Amino acid sequence: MTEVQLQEFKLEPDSELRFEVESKNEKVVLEVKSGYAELFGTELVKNKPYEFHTGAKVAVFTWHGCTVELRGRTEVSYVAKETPMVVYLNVHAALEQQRVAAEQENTRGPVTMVVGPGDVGKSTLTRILLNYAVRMARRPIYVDLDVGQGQISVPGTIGALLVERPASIEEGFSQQAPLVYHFGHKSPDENLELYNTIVSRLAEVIAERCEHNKKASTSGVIINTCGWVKGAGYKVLTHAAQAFEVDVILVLDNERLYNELKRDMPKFVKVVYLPKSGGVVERSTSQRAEIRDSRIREYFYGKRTPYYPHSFDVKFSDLKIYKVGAPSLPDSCMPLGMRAEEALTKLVPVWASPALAHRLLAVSFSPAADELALHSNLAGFVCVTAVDSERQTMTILSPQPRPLPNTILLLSELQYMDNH
Ligand SMILES: Nc1ncnc2c1ncn2[C@@H]1O[C@H](COP(=O)(O)OP(=O)(O)OP(=O)(O)O)[C@@H](O)[C@H]1O
Repeated sequence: MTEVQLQEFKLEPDSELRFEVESKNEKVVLEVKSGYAELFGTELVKNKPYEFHTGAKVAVFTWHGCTVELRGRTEVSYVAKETPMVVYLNVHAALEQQRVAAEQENTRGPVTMVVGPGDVGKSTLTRILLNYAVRMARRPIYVDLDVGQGQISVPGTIGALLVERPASIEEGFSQQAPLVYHFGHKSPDENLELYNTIVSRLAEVIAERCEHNKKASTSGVIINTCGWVKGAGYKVLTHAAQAFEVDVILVLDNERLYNELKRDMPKFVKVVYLPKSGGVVERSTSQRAEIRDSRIREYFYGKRTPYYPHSFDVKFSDLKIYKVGAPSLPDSCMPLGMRAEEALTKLVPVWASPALAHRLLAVSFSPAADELALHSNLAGFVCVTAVDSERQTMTILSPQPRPLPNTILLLSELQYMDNH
């Protein structure tokens, strides 16, 4: 099944080629030989080779028909005629109408949130809609609230980017000057209070920035969310919808969620049900862990374009490390006037110890070690690669040379083994 080395596919209009690269250390090269095709909304250049590596799950879609060549071993490769792309294009057209109206009336463009359970293609639809918008010369804002994947920075963060060009086929959206906030866990349920606090903060900062950037403001915002949609997860979604004052909610493949949102959202919010693509691939817990790990590796070492991180020693005494969230106590045990939930957004000092080995530390821009640190955009991340208790130092991997831009660091639960 996996022996095919060179495959050619003729795609009819409105169909897509789906393939997956599974074998270890495998590389598959894709080339469009004739016609026009796109990959999750980014146009492919004819006769240009694009490389895909182990773990890639890809769809090459064509509106007008094309011929495509694949070189290398693909576990799965087939052409699908049934795709929801026309429906997604219609969504884009409706958002575009709202952007035109916003331009004419000098108001804000559509704020759209994509929701649905795990593995329904939320990130993919977000990418398609952003790409279509930017191909129409818009400058939309991409917001990622999915702390499990952390596509804008590393897992355990939420963030936003101004999208100025379509996503690169191999490297995704350009990550220049993102807004990033620290959460430190893989799922919002680890600290709901903190999650809601940083979501509100991100929404506030974006609203402020839009006041000074008319182009971004009329282009609107597209928000990707976590796949946690039941119970407290649903409350997290409705809180985000409120914080961002969303106009449109796109619900992928879940009628219950669609009906709940229709019932609970104010009337001016358009809740739209969309089918998921049959091509979206389910991922196991271990595959998700691998994706998180490779996302962190890419943060330090780059994807196609290599980065060269720095490794250096720092003295424990030169750093102030904190974790967010004191253990929650019943209200009756809290200091006077403080709610139990407030403890969840308090900074607690962490002593440097060998337990920090392999942990990620967020480098804050905050001047003070108080709640401001939670409300500040992050400078970036470093990873502790070794701890020397005798010398009272630790070795860190950092995207930038020393010195660190700030000595206030926030501890993340995420780990990374640097065996580069
Ligand atoms: N039409 C398609 N054909 C083939 N693969 C696809 C297609 N659409 C999406 N995929 C792949 O399926 C996987 C899951 O898609 P995606 O990440 O968009 O889902 P999600 O709902 O955002 O997942 P999560 O629950 O992690 O948030 C990705 O690897 C993506 O590349």
